[in-house]
Amino acid sequence: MASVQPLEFRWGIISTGMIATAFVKDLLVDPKTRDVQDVIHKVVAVGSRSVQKAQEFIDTVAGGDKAIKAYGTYEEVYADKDVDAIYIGTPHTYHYVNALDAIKAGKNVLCEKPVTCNVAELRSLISAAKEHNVFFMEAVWTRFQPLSLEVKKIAEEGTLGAPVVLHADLSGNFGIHKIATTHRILDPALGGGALLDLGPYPLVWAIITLYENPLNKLSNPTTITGNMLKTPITDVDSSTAFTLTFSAAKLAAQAILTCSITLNSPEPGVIIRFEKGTIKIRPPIYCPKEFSVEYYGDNGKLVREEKRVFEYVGGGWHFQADEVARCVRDGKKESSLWGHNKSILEMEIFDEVRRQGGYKFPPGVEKVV
Ligand SMILES: NC(=O)C1=CN([C@@H]2O[C@H](COP(=O)(O)OP(=O)(O)OC[C@H]3O[C@@H](n4cnc5c(N)ncnc54)[C@H](OP(=O)(O)O)[C@@H]3O)[C@@H](O)[C@H]2O)C=CC1
Ligand SMILES: O=C1OC[C@@H](O)[C@H](O)[C@H]1O
Repeated sequence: MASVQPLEFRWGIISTGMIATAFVKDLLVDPKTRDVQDVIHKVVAVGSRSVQKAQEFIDTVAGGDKAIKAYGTYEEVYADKDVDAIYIGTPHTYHYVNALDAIKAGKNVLCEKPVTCNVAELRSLISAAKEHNVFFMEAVWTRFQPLSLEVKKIAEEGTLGAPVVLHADLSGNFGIHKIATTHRILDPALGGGALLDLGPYPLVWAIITLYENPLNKLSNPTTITGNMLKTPITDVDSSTAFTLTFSAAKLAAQAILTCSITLNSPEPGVIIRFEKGTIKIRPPIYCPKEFSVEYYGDNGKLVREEKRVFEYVGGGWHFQADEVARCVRDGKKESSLWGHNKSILEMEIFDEVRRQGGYKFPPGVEKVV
């Protein structure tokens, strides 16, 4: 049988920071190591606010490939005819403007989480993507990892019964008393604080296992509560706790979600309690490698426990890149795994938690309100 040539998918990278580095390193991992035969990724352009930084990034992160173009503005990457999709790795409060510029230039876009500052900005981006007929996705990488796909399968196959309560936490100690107040995790102008940076991860587990559960019929939570503990340093949230309640008439389940920039993550990071068992996922919950499933008998006692371990080459960001390449190849404008509806739900929840927690961006940060 003749082998089919893989699609060579060409990326333009916006920014040269921490996550752009991790993403590009993963793009360069041989897809065959994760059993992907139909796509390969190529970096063709890197845009930075400084052309020297773009070139240094190409030399040190992207393997020094002389064919990769270094640009000193983001706009030049959007305009590059050789680019199939733009990856945006700038701080949260720049996502809207960067993504809008890319979309207006007719480019497909993968944009880091949280996709925007608020749901109004997101709706505006989705309208623009529809108008310009381009693919648009938030980079919720956890949703595409093999462990997440397996947890979802087990959660829905029936043996465990319905999910009832989910606890999830992502925390990371950023040493907030030692870093500059201009660091993106502290600066309100960059969307600093725990909720916007870490909140997407406890939330993604609630979305995968509760919102997506067939019993829920893709209904939004009926109640959202949120509480924020603010740091006096810059008044952003150092810890946030939020809950979601899903309709008693459908799924009848709750999520209790927390995140903090002053602590390390707890063990396990996610606990999903079903009628007849429990799934426990070990941290880090953004790319977990291990989970266990406890099955209970009729008396509620443990009868069996299974552990699963996942391994792959790379950091785990490449799975979302494969999804983007395949969607664009197939003419899709959004992913069926992390589509626009899920980003909208996320931003609606964050807007509500910020409202209840009294978190406001400085004037002018939100471009659409
Ligand atoms: N998916 C994941 O696992 C992760 C996602 N993220 C997300 O990625 C985004 C960036 O985070 P991270 O990479 O840690 O941030 P960094 O500060 O390391 O990098 C951000 C980059 O954005 C560019 N930039 C543009 N405008 C500004 C500005 N005003 N201030 C600072 N940088 C600016 C810079 O690149 P240049 O100078 O080249 O233009 C900079 O290097 C965040 O939204 C975060 O939520 C972060 C970490 C992990
Ligand atoms: O997305 C992320 O995941 C890992 C965290 O350390 C980081 O701050 C965050 O942006």
